Amino acid sequence: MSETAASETELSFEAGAPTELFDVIVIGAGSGNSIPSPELAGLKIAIVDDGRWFGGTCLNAGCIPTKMFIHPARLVSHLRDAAHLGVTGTASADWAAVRARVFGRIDSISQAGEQYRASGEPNVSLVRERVRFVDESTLVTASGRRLRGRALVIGAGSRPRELRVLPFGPRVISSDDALRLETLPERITIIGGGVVASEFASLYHGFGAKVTQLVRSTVLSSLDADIRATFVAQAGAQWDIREHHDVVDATIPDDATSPIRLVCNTGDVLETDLVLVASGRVPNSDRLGTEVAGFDQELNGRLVVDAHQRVLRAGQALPNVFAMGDIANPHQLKHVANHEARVVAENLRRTLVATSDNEELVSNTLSPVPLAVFSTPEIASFGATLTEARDAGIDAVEVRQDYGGTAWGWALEDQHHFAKLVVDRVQGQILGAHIIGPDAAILLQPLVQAAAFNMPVQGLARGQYWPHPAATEIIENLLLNAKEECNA
Ligand SMILES: Cc1cc2nc3c(=O)[nH]c(=O)nc-3n(C[C@H](O)[C@H](O)[C@H](O)COP(=O)(O)OP(=O)(O)OC[C@H]3O[C@@H](n4cnc5c(N)ncnc54)[C@H](O)[C@@H]3O)c2cc1C
Ligand SMILES: NC(=O)c1ccc[n+]([C@@H]2O[C@H](COP(=O)([O-])OP(=O)(O)OC[C@H]3O[C@@H](n4cnc5c(N)ncnc54)[C@H](O)[C@@H]3O)[C@@H](O)[C@H]2O)c1
Repeated sequence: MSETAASETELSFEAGAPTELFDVIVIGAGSGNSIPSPELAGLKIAIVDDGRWFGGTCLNAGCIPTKMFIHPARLVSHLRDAAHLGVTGTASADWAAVRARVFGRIDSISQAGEQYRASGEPNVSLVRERVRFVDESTLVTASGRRLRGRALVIGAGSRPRELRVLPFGPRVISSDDALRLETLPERITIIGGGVVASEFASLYHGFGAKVTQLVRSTVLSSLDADIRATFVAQAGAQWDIREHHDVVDATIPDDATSPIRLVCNTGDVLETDLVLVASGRVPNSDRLGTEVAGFDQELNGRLVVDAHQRVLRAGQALPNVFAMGDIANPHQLKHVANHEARVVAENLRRTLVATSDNEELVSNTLSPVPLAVFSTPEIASFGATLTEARDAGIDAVEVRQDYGGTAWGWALEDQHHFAKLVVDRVQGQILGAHIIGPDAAILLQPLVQAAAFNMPVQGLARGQYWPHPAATEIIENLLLNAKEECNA
């Protein structure tokens, strides 16, 4: 499968600007930044990124900094709510101090990463510009450079969706700016009921802001109904959640001392100091002009790829064009983007470096995809709900274990949180798992593992030790409950 490498000095002159040739052009330095690997060291690689920060969303405005803020926010919230444990006292989180600590760390990692990419490896060039497609293998940068790759990797991610009634500006922000605020306003209104909205509502509440969450439909609408109901009850006791509220009109004075006025479809009128719009993320295929290259895409702009992460055109996989991450996956999650980057890097090696023709491309076969919502309460989930499994014609059963029914739950004095498992009654296979409560993301992992390795529930609980009285006994009991149902 190996092809001839691009020469270091080769330039192909066409009408207009000379075309710079590369073996691989990677668009997007988020997950794309991990594509250059020792196995690809013989290839001439360009990494192209026009981002405000180097390193993509997760590092600079997503997964990592949000959790670095959520941890102190939770410490405060837990202490506020600890009277039932006999713990009283006050605590507060200092926004400016946390912000300085978080970005003192993040920004220096981002800057060091950029410097390394710009000058750290002889085979890698960094192009800090926006690019657009000219054809399936050629890109033009904002300043007019033409770049051609023998192979292309599209990892251009997604961006926050803007609402017509609430265009972004100094007082209507997206998650890109939500952690970089100089000071936290007294009142914040968050638009959306998804993961970003729910995590930021919890975060700002922990820091002491008065939060209102306006949700057009229902909060976390793709999740299990019991999980959602518990979340709304628990979160609603902390901040103001209004489901079925759509903003139909907004007055946003330039003067920050005058309140923003939001009018909802319900007739509710709200005054607030700042609005965070968290209404989903749009794949960046339009910024790249991928339609010029004729790539297949969904109506929402998501590129269509095959199991080897190759982009399709008219239903056929293009041999040397790969896509990964938010631009190509309905699961806009970093662990998914990271795995796809590993698949792409290996397939680039097999396509451009391997000397044997026997090396088939690797496929992306990982499942299920877990999701964790790091709000308070925390949620973690994968796979089908009971309704979805039964709708798919499976003889499915659901079991539940309350935190409060275990020794760890006694330590927490827990009365609200639980784990649910959806199982194929005949085979014992795990079809879905849904947890709400402290450390839900950690508790989910043994179930992800069992499902990923096709381990039936029979034997899982009693075939191993579970440290007593750790929170994992919630999962041990859940599996015992499932085994009972499967034996019935
Ligand atoms: C607030 C928030 C919290 C999140 N928390 C989590 C979490 O806890 N766990 C989790 O799994 N996921 C989380 N995510 C999702 C996760 O951040 C994304 O799934 C992941 O970062 C996507 O990676 P990517 O490589 O596809 O894109 P990105 O990291 O966004 O990288 C794409 C890059 O391409 C560049 N680019 C785009 N268009 C062009 C162009 N035309 N020319 C040049 N460059 C271009 C962009 O500037 C950007 O740097 C969160 C997201 C947000 C917004
Ligand atoms: N912990 C995590 O893993 C984590 C954290 C944050 C974000 N993410 C990822 O980032 C992605 C984006 O998150 P998100 O919360 O922005 O999107 P989302 O798709 O989860 O939620 C979007 C929300 O906006 C609402 N909405 C859509 N259009 C609207 C409109 N016109 N007016 C009002 N509301 C509208 C939807 O009803 C929904 O509640 C998610 O897919 C998620 O996977 C993951």
